Amino acid sequence: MAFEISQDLHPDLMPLAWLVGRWEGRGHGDYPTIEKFEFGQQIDFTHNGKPYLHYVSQTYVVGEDGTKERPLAVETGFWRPQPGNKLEVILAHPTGIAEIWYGDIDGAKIELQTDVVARTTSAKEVTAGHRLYGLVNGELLWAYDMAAEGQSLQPHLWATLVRS
Ligand code: HEM
Repeated sequence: MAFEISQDLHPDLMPLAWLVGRWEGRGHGDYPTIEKFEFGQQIDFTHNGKPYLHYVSQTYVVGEDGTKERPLAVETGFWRPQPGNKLEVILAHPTGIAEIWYGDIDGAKIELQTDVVARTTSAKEVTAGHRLYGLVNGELLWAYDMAAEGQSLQPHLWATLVRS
């Protein structure tokens, strides 16, 4: 899913340069309305010389021998750094949800919150989200809190990935 025409990194992307590339790892999930679960995850951040990153996250069930057994959630979108280390993100989910996020880039730490969560009529009732991303000892740690199905904002996912 990478851009095919390789270009230099746009200067506006320098604050996000540490994210570019492929990351793979494992995560955990929880929510009051569901059973706890584990997942594998692959994240790709690619660029085409324009001032945004294309982001794709693919998750899957990991078998006991480490194989990718079946897909779980997928999401994709664009990360758009703005002056003053601000960040705009737009994300789309195949579950009928689209979001606009705003946040801050603080070195190797990014904090985002939803401004708008739009849903198709068949989508689950997701109303807000909060995300943290951080580079810690070369590992990409991220966590997602959500408000959904009448529950307050609280953890749904957390994961640790390494460059692959
Ligand atoms: C790493 C990505 C994700 C994984 C692996 C994941 C996994 C899961 C699993 C296994 C469930 C329980 C079974 C099910 O209902 O399908 C679930 C439920 C749910 N997830 Fe996620 N999820 C992910 C991302 C998201 C995101 C980004 C959102 C919101 C935009 C979201 C919203 C929900 C909702 C609303 C439920 C249902 C809660 C309920 O029915 O009460 N998930 N997720």
